[in-house]
Amino acid sequence: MNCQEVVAAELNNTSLAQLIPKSKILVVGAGGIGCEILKNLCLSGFQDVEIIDLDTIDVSNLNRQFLFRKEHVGKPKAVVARESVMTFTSNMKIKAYHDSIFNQEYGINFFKRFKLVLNALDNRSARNHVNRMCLAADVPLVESGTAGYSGQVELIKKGLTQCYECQPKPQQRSFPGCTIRNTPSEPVHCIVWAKHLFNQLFGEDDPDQDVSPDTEDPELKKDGEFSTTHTGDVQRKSTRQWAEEINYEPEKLFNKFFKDDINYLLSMENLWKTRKAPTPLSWEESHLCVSNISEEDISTSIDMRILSLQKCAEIFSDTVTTLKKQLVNRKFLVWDKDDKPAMDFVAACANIRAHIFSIPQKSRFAVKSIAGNIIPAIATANALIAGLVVLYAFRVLKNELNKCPTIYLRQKSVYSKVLLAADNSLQSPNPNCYVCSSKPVVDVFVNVFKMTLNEFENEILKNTLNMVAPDAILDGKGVVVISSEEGETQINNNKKLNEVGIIDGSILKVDDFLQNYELTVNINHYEAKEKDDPPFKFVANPSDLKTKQENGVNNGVNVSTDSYTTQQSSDDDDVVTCTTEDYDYEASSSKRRKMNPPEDEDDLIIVEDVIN
Ligand SMILES: Nc1ncnc2c1ncn2[C@@H]1O[C@H](COP(=O)(O)OP(=O)(O)OP(=O)(O)O)[C@@H](O)[C@H]1O
Ligand SMILES: [Zn+2]
Repeated sequence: MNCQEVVAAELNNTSLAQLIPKSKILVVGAGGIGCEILKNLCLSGFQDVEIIDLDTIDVSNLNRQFLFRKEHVGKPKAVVARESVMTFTSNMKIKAYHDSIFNQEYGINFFKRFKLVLNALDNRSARNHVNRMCLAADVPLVESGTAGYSGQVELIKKGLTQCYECQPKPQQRSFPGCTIRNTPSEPVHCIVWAKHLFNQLFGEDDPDQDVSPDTEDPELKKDGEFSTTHTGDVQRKSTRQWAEEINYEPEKLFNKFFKDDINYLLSMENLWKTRKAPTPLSWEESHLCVSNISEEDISTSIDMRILSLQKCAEIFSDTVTTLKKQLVNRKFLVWDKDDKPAMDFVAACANIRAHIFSIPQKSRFAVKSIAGNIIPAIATANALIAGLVVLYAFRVLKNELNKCPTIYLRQKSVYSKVLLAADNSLQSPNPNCYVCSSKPVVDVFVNVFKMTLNEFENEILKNTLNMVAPDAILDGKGVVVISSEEGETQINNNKKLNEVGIIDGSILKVDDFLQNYELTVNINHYEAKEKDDPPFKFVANPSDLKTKQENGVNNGVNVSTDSYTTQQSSDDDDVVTCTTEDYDYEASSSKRRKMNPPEDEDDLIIVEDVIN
């Protein structure tokens, strides 16, 4: 018997009840899923738990993050989550950290102290980082996420399963509040804002959907403090209350949202140092902007046209009047993309805002498809997923890792039921993964005459390849071109890559000490030709450089790589883009199983023996 088998036998002989109290668990994130996980751990007898979260409690968290109450708003999530759980247990030790998991204090030795790590995060970069830390420390990680009624739980264990970065992920589709309220840069940011505006004026009150300038934007911090000129949100009175007081007069509403609030944003000078400042638009000005673009092109249907600002302002005024009338005898309206005035209002507002921020405008048709895809958080989905996370924690403790294939929660579109399904087996690591393979390599395509070393470090190594504190050495020459030691290579910051010897064909050995991660970066000179070409590209798998037929990336993965690319725009980052339809296909092809309408009345359909 080898060492592993001895341990396995040992564990199998020990009952779960004995393992639970002595296993030290780390929970990363104390939001929707994190609160549920913490409660589940407590109720199943865990006694040694640490929880970390960087955030403080917001009013908008209260509807689903049940460990938090009104009086906790503004306090650290991790600390309050601990306090709340401690009120219903006496024999549990919980240590809370109000901090970011990226902090250098949480290095490999910190991670090694745990039997198991449970992720309950909401963004990809933190997930990538914890993934790398758990690989480096060789601690199993249960990764989870939800987006609306969809969700997913997966086990990540070095050498045994895929890591979080083994497969490419679609573009991230959730946006920080300050991007929506202060610094939109894409049409979708304006569309989200317009939907929030609809809800503020006509929908159910939701503090999460504030549309006024956000004075707590981290970018406004000077030396770690907010400047004293901006305190709290611009408007303490609710938007709804104010709109009612002015009897929804379109001109006044227009001037507030598109002129006064924008002027206020302009006063937050920090925001506009590195980006183009918005241009306020008054009601009168909007009427002077006669047809600028294709509105006159009557050969296209009105749905497909980009409307002039004047037309948008007209629609704004008409829809406000109609929607106001609909509010009579009703407490609030529910936004529906198929409701004409509601959709017209959102399309008009999104395009006016886009114009103000110099963002391309969109046709009503395009706005409708984007607006229809924005996903709210659902408390029951979080609860279900957190239950499965803790179930997987049990299996990991019992060393039944093979019983932890990835589980998917999906809403069945046709019957409106929720469906739980699992992969047939564990998915083995991608041998070409640029994170967990034994010799990770990426090909980076970049203009070596234009990109500076500073940009290379921030945009490629940190933002794209998710390193925290990289050091880079030019292979063959042994020259350190980027150092994580402050000041050591500062002199290179504004130099172009070619000026320090990084040219087409160069090889960089990049090392992140914190993540215990080494990566070989092959440099390829590339020049963006079209306006929309990305400034740089990277290919993680050298075989991707070959033709599609030659490409064998999938290596037995149930969710095909194609589904990652074809559904980019519709799914949230929190769940892998595998839809119920994908699963139907997978299930029916491998097991000849057909999804029939369920005969019982259960809302949850469990497809395979997911929880046995
Ligand atoms: N780097 C990080 N370190 C520690 N905690 C993090 C980090 N990044 C995100 N988190 C935490 O992960 C949690 C994720 O929870 P959740 O998805 O419910 O997000 P939320 O912001 O509370 O709610 P929502 O996004 O749904 O409005 C948040 O509390 C967030 O603060
Ligand atoms: Zn991997």
